Amino acid sequence: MTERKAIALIAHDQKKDDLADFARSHRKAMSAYPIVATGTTGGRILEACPDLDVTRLKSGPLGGDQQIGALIATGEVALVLFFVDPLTAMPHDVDVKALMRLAIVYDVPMALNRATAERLLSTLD
Ligand SMILES: O=C(CO)COP(=O)(O)O
Repeated sequence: MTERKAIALIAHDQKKDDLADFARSHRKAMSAYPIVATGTTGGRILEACPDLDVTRLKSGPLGGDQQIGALIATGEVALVLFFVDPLTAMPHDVDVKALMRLAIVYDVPMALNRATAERLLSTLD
């Protein structure tokens, strides 16, 4: 990872199309940052925007949310864009909550839907 802090991208399955579309629309702004993503989300982002610098971590249910939480704890994440599906129960809900908790603990900006992500991204220089 480069010295610049990363943008973390995560989407639940029902929201992956939306996040891929968001990344396509904002790829110029995001290309200035390293991107970390949970495994399947990262694959979708790379399909949509092959030129982005995406590091794919484990899939969310297999520890990817926790890996992003660890990167937050070590100060490597500038902001988190997490497109959450509020209508589907997740087996790894505790991991999702732990990630959100660490974003709060370390005061890292975190968008949980597209409207907030649009606004957060516009704050990047
Ligand atoms: O489950 C996730 C976030 O909680 C996302 O993980 P994937 O990107 O691997 O689907």
